[in-house]
Amino acid sequence: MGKPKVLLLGAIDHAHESWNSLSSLADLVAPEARSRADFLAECSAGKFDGVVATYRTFASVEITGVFDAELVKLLPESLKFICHNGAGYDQVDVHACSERGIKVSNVPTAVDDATADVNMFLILGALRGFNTSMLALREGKWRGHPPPPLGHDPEGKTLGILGMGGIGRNLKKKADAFGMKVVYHNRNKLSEELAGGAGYVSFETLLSDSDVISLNLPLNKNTRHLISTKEFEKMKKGVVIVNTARGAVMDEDALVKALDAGVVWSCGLDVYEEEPKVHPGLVANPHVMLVPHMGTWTYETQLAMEEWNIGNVRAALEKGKLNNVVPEQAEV
Ligand SMILES: O=CC(=O)O
Repeated sequence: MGKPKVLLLGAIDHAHESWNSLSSLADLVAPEARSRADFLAECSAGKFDGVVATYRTFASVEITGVFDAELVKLLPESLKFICHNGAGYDQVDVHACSERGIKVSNVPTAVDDATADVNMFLILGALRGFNTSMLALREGKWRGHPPPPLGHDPEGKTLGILGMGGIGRNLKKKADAFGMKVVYHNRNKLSEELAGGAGYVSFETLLSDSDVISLNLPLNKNTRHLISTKEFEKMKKGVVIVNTARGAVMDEDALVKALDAGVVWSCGLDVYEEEPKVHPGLVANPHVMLVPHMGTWTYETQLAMEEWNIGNVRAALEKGKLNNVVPEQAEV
């Protein structure tokens, strides 16, 4: 019997040595396809037969499209493991994978620090309203004419973290240093130790009591548009909203309306509903902080993420199991 194969979807940018070391265990293959249609055709033609694990990147969606039921059905019989290089795995239909007996892993933990840093940067930038004057300076207008409204201090403000996973908990620690009072809502209340002093509140209370709301929850069918018109109506007038999770957990149209109505004072976004498209109402609003999905965009974090994901491919080859599986499959 020949060596098993590993399919690389996307690129290894940093952890070359670790990746190359897998070649003693498996043949490392890649698609020729540059489009979803061609990728599906390669799958159907049996090009990837013998592949047991795939390493996929977030950006590889530009070639294969999402790993939905249609695509998962065409993956080779031999494929048992999908290792996704990212914390958020909404590009992969985990249910379709489970039905075919395919285990899916993501990259938790390694992303936490860098993403929470961007989260804090967006909170500070949105509270202080820095964007307008940063734009004005580059246009030779110093702070702008008239100057922007005074910003707000984080000290003493209530930060409501929606989704208290690794990133939410990391953010909590950072927000402590800025004197914010942190509350959170999560599907499950955390132990005192994990909550680190953050108070557990209901979803409704988080909406109504927070000065700053941070979205740190995964995108799935239960969380799509979790924040929309009805939720904005429950928030404090002048609230600041920050999102480093996934754009579609918030209804962007409703956000733009809430900004225009002054219900939301400002927002800080790293993620958008239809990346790389950004809602024109956001682009046109100089007051908001917009970053093009750069939560994990540091050398250290990108390297750590690749190493983690390669570790999962290695575990699949050596032990026939992944080091971590996504929560939906934890009991499967
Ligand atoms: O968006 C980044 C990630 O999911 O890791």
